[in-house]
Amino acid sequence: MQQLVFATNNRHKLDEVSAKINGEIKLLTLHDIGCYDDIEETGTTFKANASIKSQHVYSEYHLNCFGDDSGLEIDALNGEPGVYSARYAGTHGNHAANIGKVLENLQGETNRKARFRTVISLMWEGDEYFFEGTVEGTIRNEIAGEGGFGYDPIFEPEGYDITFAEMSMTEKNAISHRAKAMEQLIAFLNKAAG
Ligand SMILES: O=c1nc[nH]c2c1ncn2[C@H]1C[C@H](O)[C@@H](COP(=O)(O)OP(=O)(O)OP(=O)(O)O)O1
Ligand SMILES: [Mg+2]
Repeated sequence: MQQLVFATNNRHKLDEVSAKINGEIKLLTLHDIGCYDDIEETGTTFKANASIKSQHVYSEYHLNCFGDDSGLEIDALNGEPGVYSARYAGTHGNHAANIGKVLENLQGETNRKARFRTVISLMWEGDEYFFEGTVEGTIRNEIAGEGGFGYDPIFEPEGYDITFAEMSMTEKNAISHRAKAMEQLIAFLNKAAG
């Protein structure tokens, strides 16, 4: 079976990606390979940061691997928080504060259009490949739901009247930005394996 390292420290991403892969590939985590490095995301695009994550693992361990860089782009905020989604309110991964800042910045704003975007960088047999996925939606005025992570409680995907946080992981995984990018990665690997 093919083995692939997922260069993330986000357990929720790992859960979503594992469910998507559904046992077709043996997924290794950073901890599985003994990598406890703080991989600094110094890029200004999702693509650059996804690449930093996969290149780090590839250069140190020479293993097939991929990284996911993702975030929320809000039209009325000129695409913010974008690549800074994880640290929008200052502290990395403080989702409640990040959501608070978004809602504050959107107060009184009627254009609530937004999208999630994921770029995946795959290092496969020494070459790099990119896969991208987006999902359109709107930003709620208040949080709703307990599931998912990050901005899920304020993101309502187009065509639905619930937030990502009110969906089961299976429902989110059928339509999300990450799911779409992963579907392309899986198709690529199925082809590469013949
Ligand atoms: O499906 C999602 N549902 C809600 N929020 C999301 C999602 N996808 C990305 N986001 C937001 C929150 C996250 O903190 C940030 C990604 O930042 P990003 O650097 O790619 O991920 P991370 O730091 O959490 O994990 P890691 O870099 O180790 O893969 O954007
Ligand atoms: Mg990160």
